[in-house]
Amino acid sequence: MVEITALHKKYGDFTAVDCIDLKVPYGQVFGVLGPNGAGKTTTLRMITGLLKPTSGQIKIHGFDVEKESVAAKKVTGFIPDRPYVYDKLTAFEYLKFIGGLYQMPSKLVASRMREMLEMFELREWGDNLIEGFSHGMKQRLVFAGSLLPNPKLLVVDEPMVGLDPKGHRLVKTLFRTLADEHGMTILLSTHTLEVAEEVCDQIAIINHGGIIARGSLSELRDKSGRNEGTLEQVFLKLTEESKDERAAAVAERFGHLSE
Ligand SMILES: Nc1ncnc2c1ncn2[C@@H]1O[C@H](COP(=O)(O)OP(=O)(O)OP(=O)(O)O)[C@@H](O)[C@H]1O
Repeated sequence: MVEITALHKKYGDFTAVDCIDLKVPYGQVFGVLGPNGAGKTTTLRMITGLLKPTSGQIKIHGFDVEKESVAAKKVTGFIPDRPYVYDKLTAFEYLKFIGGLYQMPSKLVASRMREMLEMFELREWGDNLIEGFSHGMKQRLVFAGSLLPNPKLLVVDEPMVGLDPKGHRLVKTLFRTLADEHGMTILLSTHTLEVAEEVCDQIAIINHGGIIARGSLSELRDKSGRNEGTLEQVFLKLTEESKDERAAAVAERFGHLSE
């Protein structure tokens, strides 16, 4: 469903994403983990077509994200790490706007938006201006908007930011249901390792722009040399660096600092 080949992204001289190859099948929840600045958001933004790769290819549902960008975007939903919504619209207006962007028939938009508001417990808020919503409500509205067109791929950058414990539970159950019952592929980046541990079928750990390990939690445990332990322990083991490696990474990013 998602096929990434030799993906690179440079910002000036700095390489943020360094030759990522990845295949994710239909119906899988795939987690992308990594320390701050590892290149997760950059990778996800290239997959959604919001950022142009320096080189490499991304295909979604068979569509080339660069050459067939509209077709690829039509089957993709995106939830960014911060909920950008138009404060002066009501929730209904916002969802109608999203339906328009995806060129959905208006009857379908009308039924789907009620379904989505119900699902995200915003049913009574449809006619209210978004400016009166809390951060968590805005985040739930963004979820509703991204699922409105029933995408084949859902890309989620930090899904849990701003959600309360009930929201966490809702989202975790939702991801599994969408993948298991609707065959949707979900690609999520998160620092909440408990979420990755609970919902992801496969996990890739990114560091300095490249994938350093990939597999199920038990496969990652094997790679890290830990037979047991939480994902947090496995993650810390796989991403730990020597002092020299850290210094080299800082020098690569910021240049050599004078003594
Ligand atoms: N527009 C930009 N211009 C220059 N450098 C950038 C830009 N966007 C990101 N970077 C750099 O690219 C690297 C990867 O950033 P990215 O946001 O992809 O990391 P991340 O893994 O999502 O990090 P975090 O977990 O902190 O959100 C970082 O070193 C960052 O400073």
